Amino acid sequence: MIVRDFNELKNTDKHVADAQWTSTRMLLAQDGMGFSFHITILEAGSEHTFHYKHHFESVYCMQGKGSITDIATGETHEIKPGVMYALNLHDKHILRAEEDLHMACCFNPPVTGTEVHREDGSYAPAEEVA
Ligand SMILES: CC(=O)NCC[C@H](N)C(=O)O
Repeated sequence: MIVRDFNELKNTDKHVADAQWTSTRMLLAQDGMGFSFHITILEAGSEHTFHYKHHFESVYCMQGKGSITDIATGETHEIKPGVMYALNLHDKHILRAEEDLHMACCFNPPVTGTEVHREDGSYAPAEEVA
């Protein structure tokens, strides 16, 4: 069994900070679960374009307020506590935080923790990262 405390991981290398978001990786590829599990906080007022071409991702909003736009359809959906979105089509999207957004995220395949967003908004496919 794996038991981890978000409040302890926040002070380790499992906690990463990027442009106006932070993420604490509760589970990574090396944990062998077949998915990774992240707590991501997106700063109020920030906007992010992501395109996880090589991963499926589902995201659950625990706290905050914002919106997500599906770039392919132009549709925008409200994000608030209780709302989940799943990028089942590897959907390119824009995420906007009106308030700090606290999100619980799962990636399949799992990320290793070394990925950085590439210019196209993606993370490298699993076979390209150690
Ligand atoms: C909200 C969202 O898409 N989070 C993705 C995870 C985060 N970028 C990370 O790398 O941990």
